[in-house]
Amino acid sequence: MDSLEDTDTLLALLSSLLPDNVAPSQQSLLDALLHADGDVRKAAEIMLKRGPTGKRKRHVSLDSWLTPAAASSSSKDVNGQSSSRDNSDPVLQSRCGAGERPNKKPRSSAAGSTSTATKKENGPPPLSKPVKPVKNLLDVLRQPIGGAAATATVPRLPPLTLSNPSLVAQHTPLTLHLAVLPLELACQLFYTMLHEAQYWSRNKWWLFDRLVESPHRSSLYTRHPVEGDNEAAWQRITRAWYNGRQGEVTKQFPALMEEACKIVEKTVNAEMGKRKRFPLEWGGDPGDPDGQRLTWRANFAAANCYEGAKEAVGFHSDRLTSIGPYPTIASLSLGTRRMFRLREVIALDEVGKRAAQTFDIPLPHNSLCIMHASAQERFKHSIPPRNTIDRFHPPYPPPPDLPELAFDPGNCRINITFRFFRPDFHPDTIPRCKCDEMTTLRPDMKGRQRGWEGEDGKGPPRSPVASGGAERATGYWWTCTAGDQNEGKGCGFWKVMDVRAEGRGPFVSDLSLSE
Ligand SMILES: O=C(O)CCC(=O)C(=O)O
Ligand SMILES: [Fe+2]
Repeated sequence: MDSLEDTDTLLALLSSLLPDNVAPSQQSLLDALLHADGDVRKAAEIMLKRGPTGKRKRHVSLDSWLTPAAASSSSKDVNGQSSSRDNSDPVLQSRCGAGERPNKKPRSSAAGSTSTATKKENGPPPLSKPVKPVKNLLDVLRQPIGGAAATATVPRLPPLTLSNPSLVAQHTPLTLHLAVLPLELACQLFYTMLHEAQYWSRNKWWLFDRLVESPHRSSLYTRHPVEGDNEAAWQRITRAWYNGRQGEVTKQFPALMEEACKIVEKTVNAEMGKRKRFPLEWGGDPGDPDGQRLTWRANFAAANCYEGAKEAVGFHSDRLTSIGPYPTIASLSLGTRRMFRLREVIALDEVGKRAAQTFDIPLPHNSLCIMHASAQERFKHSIPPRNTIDRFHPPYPPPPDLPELAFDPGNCRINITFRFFRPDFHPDTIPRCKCDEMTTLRPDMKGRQRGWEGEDGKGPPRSPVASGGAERATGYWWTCTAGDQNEGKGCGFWKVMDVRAEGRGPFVSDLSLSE
């Protein structure tokens, strides 16, 4: 799954670092983050000094709180970890001086680089020595209710349930397509993927000194047989997909998934034909290995399995590293109906002026939810845990040749997100960080790059094309996520994506220029 990011995550991280008897308000957490220039560790120190009421109290160091007694004698470990603790929020990083922003302050500490370099020579460390036991992500992140906007003066908006396709289309850049596959294909594909799901894994990555694991299983599939150079590229994409974990094998689409994919492509292309396109969308020929001329094609898919009501995925926007800006992602739901929750991200210049809207979209068996261009830039999405779910009654029995299923079909949801890996975002073209790992592409959802330009006119140069051409121009960052597999230790690298300097495209804007 994609990692979480942004202010909400920083708030959640900060609160997860505090002892249980410190239960401050969102406002004081935010204050501490601001005082600490976005450095979560420093903010935690501030909170520990202040106490929950904001009064000064006896100094307690964060290390002494975080470090188990056995590890505290190893100053190298402790320093290495604490100094390289990394924000996934590039702006807050920029305030800490990381990255390539003009007039940057020196990074508060360069420690960790030696140990990181040593580790890289031998590949990433095994996921075997967490300082604290592996935790379910949702237990670690006490998600702030209502997000950062809740701290502003505008009243919170209650979630809006969008229970039919026309409501979804009216309120969001998504479309919902019900009963999209022939009934029997949908059911047989559900059984097939449920069978496969027993071999899928829970994604694991480091949040500070904790190894967390995704509260659901997932796996990556590529569409066509891959050979030669392409295979190396897919291996790198696969590794990035699994948060840098090595040894994961990309699987090929099973035959029924291929059959479903052709129908999904037709649905997506018909829908895209009706929509306004964004300048930064892929404007090239997606290739036609099956002899069909399409605007959008799926060449890989991520599959997820949620067993029971509690399995979930937290708020995130999908990583853009291989799929580029303004992607179209087609998400097929099979089995138990679950709620898909979408939350708007409010740009900084609108914070305090309007509240973020949350939408709940029920996704029944055999529905296709297309996240169209701009959905990843403007919204985060999640499958929240529930107290109960409706049991699913498959309309057909499992095929007789399928081995006995490891999961109860009445209790599970399978999700397949079909995606297009853009050739201009080939792994060879992805900037590498100081850890010598592929960086991750993230949208500037809060419009911070706009702020830079507005503030002093000295922000990073952005061509009109880099803005995406929308009213709310979006910029993008390449950020280091090597810490995900390296005990939380990244190098803090980030830089603004410059599509022209990096030679990316063709974009939809190039098509209109040539017309
Ligand atoms: O299960 C779903 O519908 C969402 C999955 C998802 O967000 C993802 O794979 O990135
Ligand atoms: Fe997602």
